[in-house]
Amino acid sequence: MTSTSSPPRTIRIASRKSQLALVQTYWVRDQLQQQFPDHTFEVEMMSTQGDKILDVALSKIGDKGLFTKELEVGLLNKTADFAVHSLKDLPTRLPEGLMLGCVTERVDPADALVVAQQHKDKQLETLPPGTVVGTSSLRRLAQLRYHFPHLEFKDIRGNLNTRLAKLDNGEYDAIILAVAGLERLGMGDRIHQVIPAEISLHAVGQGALGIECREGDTEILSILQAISHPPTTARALAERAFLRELEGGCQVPIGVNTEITGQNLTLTGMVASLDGQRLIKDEVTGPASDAEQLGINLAHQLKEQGAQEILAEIFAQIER
Ligand SMILES: NCc1[nH]cc(CCC(=O)O)c1CC(=O)O
Repeated sequence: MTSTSSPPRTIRIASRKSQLALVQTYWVRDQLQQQFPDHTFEVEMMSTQGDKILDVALSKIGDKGLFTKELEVGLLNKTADFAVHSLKDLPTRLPEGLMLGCVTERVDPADALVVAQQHKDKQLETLPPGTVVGTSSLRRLAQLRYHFPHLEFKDIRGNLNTRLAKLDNGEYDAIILAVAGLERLGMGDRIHQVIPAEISLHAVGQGALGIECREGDTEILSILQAISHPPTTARALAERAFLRELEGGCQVPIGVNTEITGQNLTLTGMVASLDGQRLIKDEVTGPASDAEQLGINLAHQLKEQGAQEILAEIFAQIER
């Protein structure tokens, strides 16, 4: 039992209303309630802009904290004390007055292939030419086009259930989703193949939860320490520094992989063109305690190798 010196109080947790968001938020609440039985943890559900426009192509909107803004307003006006996000949806630059309070232990950050019945005997590598693969992520699109130019890619929108329904009713032969989302929603049995990192590097922060709170709120920060996971935190800091330095958002074809070996962290990163014709990939290794510097270094390495041109082309195409 973690002891707390602060007197019992009610702590309010901001969450989006989606099924995945609530599963994640309730997990955080349950962990903290167990560790701090004298406090009361309440969940405040908030709608975000992103919830209302999920059917609009996100690639046209860019990364402006679409899924986080209303929760952040709630933190700043003290309607809530901290907010639970999929770390992947949390922009790398936070509004003034807010900070990343902690990062929880990551589940598998990989992407998953989910296939229609008639393709159950195949893997990504053996899907026939013209197979229609649904994905809304430019990162997944660019990497899969690079490796499998014979496949056909089609945009897909909506929450997890909507996407699975579109696969099941024949609109797609296969779709790509995050392993983490499927598993958290108890739909891990839909995963047909976990896509290896050699084919698709995952999104920055994928599979981890990021808890955002007010800067300098020492009481909340000390409570959040109870669910912080230091190895995931080091990986997340490296990944987020890499993305920040490239000035990419969640809608830019930037992928990463991180591994911790002893005291060292290895960060692999890639930037790809939307047509999947060019893909620049490299890695850095160094002390995990220098996580952010490693991310910055890798961003510079990729820029020197041509990532700058690819990103400039993409930024010119999408509204930012
Ligand atoms: N972009 C939406 C999103 N944000 C977080 C997850 C779940 C996986 C995670 O926590 O990284 C998903 C779904 C997906 O990418 O398939």
